[in-house]
Amino acid sequence: MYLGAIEAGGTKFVCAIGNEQGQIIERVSIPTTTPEETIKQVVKFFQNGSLSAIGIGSFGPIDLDVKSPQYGHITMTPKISWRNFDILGEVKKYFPIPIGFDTDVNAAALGEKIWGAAREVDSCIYITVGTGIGVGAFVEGNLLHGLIHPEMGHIIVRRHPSDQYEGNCPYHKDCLEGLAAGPAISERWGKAGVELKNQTHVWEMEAYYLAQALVNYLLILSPERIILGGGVMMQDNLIPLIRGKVSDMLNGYVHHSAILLAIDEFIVPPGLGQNSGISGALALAMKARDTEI
Ligand SMILES: Nc1ncnc2c1ncn2[C@@H]1O[C@H](COP(=O)(O)OP(=O)(O)OP(=O)(O)O)[C@@H](O)[C@H]1O
Ligand SMILES: [Zn+2]
Repeated sequence: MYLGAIEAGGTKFVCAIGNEQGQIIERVSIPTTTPEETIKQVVKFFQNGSLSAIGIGSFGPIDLDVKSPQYGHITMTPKISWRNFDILGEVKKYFPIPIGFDTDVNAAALGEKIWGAAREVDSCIYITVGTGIGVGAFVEGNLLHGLIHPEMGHIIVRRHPSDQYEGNCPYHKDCLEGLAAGPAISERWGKAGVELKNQTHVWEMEAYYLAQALVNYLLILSPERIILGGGVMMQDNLIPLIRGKVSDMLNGYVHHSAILLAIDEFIVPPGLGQNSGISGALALAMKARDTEI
């Protein structure tokens, strides 16, 4: 018996069949169109597999409250046709087996915890800096939920003294995502991040925002590892800049060797490369199978 994994994204759905060692045996990428059309393709991919469970790591916001009638729904997304769509219920209709359901970033955090960069520690956060900014957290043995689920991409940060860009978050303008996600970089500087490689000031400013976010997450959640993924993090000069700024901003306050002596092993790229999300969905499947949800 295999495990099924769905990384449900706003632009594509990645589906995979894998095993409990985290190995992916077969995968497909399906463009996100209407819910009906997209789920039809998902079902087609899985229908010949012999699966014991499926995991779904989804774009959000989503309802994760098992007591809620909307549990398993995508809720207030700007993607109108997906608004209030019962993604979990729809998949369950075709596959009446245990199905794990969580945010895409919580899935990624779980994948990194079990098979990736946070294997040897007990807690971690996974941050993706891409079209948006999302953060998943694995703390005290569980993925972090709550009132809804954390939305750590939208925290308020202190503005860089020379930043004139107003920010592009439709809700908050200059929250972290509005100032530091990929589209904010392109709008502020007039070019996509990939074309700005040698512009030191661009990455200094980017690191200034991301380091503040990391400091806040670190002070609130106290994770033992911080993992940074997503398209913008393809700039390989960014992680060293962020490490330096986190260390400067903390100024010795969090007195732990992980930060004082080994920050290179504390703030790290994903151990699973581009596969954190899909492997994480596999891990959600494994968890669902073991708890029979
Ligand atoms: N090498 C690079 N340097 C800087 N920015 C990059 C690079 N490659 C991609 N990006 C930026 O990353 C963003 C896309 O991120 P990603 O590939 O993680 O896609 P995504 O899945 O749409 O993001 P999200 O996780 O928010 O859904 C774009 O804004 C793009 O400009
Ligand atoms: Zn915002």
